Amino acid sequence: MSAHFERVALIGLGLIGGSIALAARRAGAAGRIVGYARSEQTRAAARRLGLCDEVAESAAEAVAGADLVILCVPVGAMRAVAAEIGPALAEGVVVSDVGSVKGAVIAALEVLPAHVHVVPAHPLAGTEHSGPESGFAELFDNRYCLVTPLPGGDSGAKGRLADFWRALGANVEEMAPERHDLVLAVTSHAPHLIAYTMVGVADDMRRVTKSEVIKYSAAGFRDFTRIAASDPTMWRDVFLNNKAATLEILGRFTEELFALQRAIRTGDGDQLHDYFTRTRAIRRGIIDAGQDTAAPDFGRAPTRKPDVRKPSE
Ligand SMILES: NC(=O)c1ccc[n+]([C@@H]2O[C@H](COP(=O)([O-])OP(=O)(O)OC[C@H]3O[C@@H](n4cnc5c(N)ncnc54)[C@H](O)[C@@H]3O)[C@@H](O)[C@H]2O)c1
Ligand SMILES: O=C(O)C(=O)C[C@]1(C(=O)O)C=C[C@@H](O)C=C1
Repeated sequence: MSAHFERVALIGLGLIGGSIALAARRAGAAGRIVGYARSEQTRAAARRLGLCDEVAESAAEAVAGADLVILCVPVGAMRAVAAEIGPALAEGVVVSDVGSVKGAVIAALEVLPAHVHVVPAHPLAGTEHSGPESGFAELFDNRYCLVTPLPGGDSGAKGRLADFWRALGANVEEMAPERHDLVLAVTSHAPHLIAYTMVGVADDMRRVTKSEVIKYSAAGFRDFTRIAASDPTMWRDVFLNNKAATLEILGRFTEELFALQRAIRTGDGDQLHDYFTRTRAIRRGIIDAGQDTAAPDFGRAPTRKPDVRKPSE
């Protein structure tokens, strides 16, 4: 199979950058893969692991002559990295990113020169691990990758990036950036904050946690601790850059929580039962639609498409 891009530059060689390198190699989707990460330690690890064909000593060196550049750094670092690589980018290069937030990243990428094609994207795949050792080639298999194209953007560049992600195993779909940020606030950002909070609450209960919480933790709490082990820098940046949507969802969450809290206090068993019946049906609907059952597979593309409703419905 011929490569989709001749020279792919990955800025950031952690879980996502490392996995892209490995998946692209598996697929033969890149002629040559050049990587760069800010820390000397990460660059040394990437070399030791053989993640890329070449690990550059600067971001500008990595992107020179590339026909695809993917920014795989925390959302809060996108603007500085884009400003740094701008002068070194070739005419017509496709510049993309994998940031978990799209509106703020698109604004950050405005510092890029006009002669490049910007095509923002977000693979809905990850784990709680970070750093170069955590990457693996199968991460994107049968996962969604959402592309959030810019108005008036180059359709050829968008198509080439979509084909690249398909070669890496992903199912590519398009979404408007604002809708992306609202949907992800519900399905990823708020749940992470809730997990962080739940584990924080347990930790505050030192009397209990010291001796007993870990020992007797059941599957539900363990799932929370997995999510709450996710990278602090990445998640700080997600919340600071998707403020409006996250606050909107957390506001709704708090209202529902208070309603359930009241039902418990007043002994309203019917309300609790009705609520849990509704949420159980949602889970069963996902499974019926062909989505895998295990929690980490939640972002996998279903084998049979569910009914996808528009925001107004
Ligand atoms: N972890 C996930 O589950 C997941 C899933 C999808 C998308 N994302 C997004 O992917 C991006 C990377 O996340 P990750 O999980 O790979 O993180 P990571 O911590 O594993 O890797 C981040 C990499 O960026 C490098 N870096 C940080 N600041 C930099 C800078 N200023 N210049 C150059 N390199 C810099 C780090 O050295 C590291 O190599 C983030 O934007 C995140 O929102 C993460
Ligand atoms: O599986 C996990 O550990 C993840 O948190 C992955 C996850 C998610 O919330 O689904 C996290 C952030 C992303 O931007 C995309 C995927």
